[in-house]
Amino acid sequence: MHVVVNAAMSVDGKLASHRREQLAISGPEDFDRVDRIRAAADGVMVGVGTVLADDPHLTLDVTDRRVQRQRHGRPGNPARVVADSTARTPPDARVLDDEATTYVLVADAAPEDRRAALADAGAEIIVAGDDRVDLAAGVDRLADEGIERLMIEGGGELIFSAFDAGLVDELSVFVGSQLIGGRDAPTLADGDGFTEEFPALTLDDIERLDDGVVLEYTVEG
Ligand SMILES: NC(=O)c1ccc[n+]([C@@H]2O[C@H](COP(=O)([O-])OP(=O)(O)OC[C@H]3O[C@@H](n4cnc5c(N)ncnc54)[C@H](O)[C@@H]3O)[C@@H](O)[C@H]2O)c1
Ligand SMILES: Nc1nc(=O)c(N)c(NC[C@H](O)[C@H](O)[C@H](O)COP(=O)(O)O)[nH]1
Repeated sequence: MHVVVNAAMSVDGKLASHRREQLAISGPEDFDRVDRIRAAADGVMVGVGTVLADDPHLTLDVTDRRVQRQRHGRPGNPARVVADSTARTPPDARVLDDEATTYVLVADAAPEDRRAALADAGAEIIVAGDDRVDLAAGVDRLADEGIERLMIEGGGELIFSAFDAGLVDELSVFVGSQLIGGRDAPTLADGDGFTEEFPALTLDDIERLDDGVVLEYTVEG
């Protein structure tokens, strides 16, 4: 499984304000770049925090010829994946509409009734982990479903866990010309933070886009 993390952050590393409201850090050129990464992926993953904050759709305009070319003949949208230990995804969330297959990764501890409500809403439920989603196990199950290339779009808790589990192969980050501030605002990598061993990043490319810059890294482990 090849895992690509992409996010947009302010110059001070924030993914959103401390109110966690949807904030356009990217401009149109960067959103086009996000769509290209989605198009190259078999699956697009977010954490349930992002679903609750932004209600994202995580799809592409698959009627667009350019998008179809980027999909290299794979029909339809990439699958959507939500990491959601306790099955908090609202059954009417936009990620559960019928425009793509949606996997919800839950932990064993997720209440049965909420799992059932999500399955009724069309979600494919994957159980991985006891109290919290075990991302490595979840990603293995997604590979069994034919997902070979996974894009992780955030937020900061999920991105940290993906690095912590050693799952990330590539990181691309758009740095917008904004300063958001706030000690409680989500950042590119939240979680508990690393203390001794830090992921090794190699800077591969820098590109000026919109009113900001895209940084692309290979993750060496
Ligand atoms: N600028 C961007 O590119 C961008 C992208 C995505 C989200 N965001 C912003 O990020 C914020 C949401 O981020 P967040 O960090 O609160 O939530 P998140 O999206 O990272 O989701 C975290 C939640 O996912 C669940 N989860 C299940 N298994 C997990 C695991 N193994 N590791 C970590 N989490 C796991 C937990 O319930 C956890 O609370 C929102 O404000 C959103 O607007 C910004
Ligand atoms: N790349 C990016 N730039 C931003 O400025 C921003 N605010 C997000 N935020 C991530 C957002 O929460 C979602 O993950 C999708 O970007 C929305 O997806 P849809 O358009 O609904 O498919 N992502």
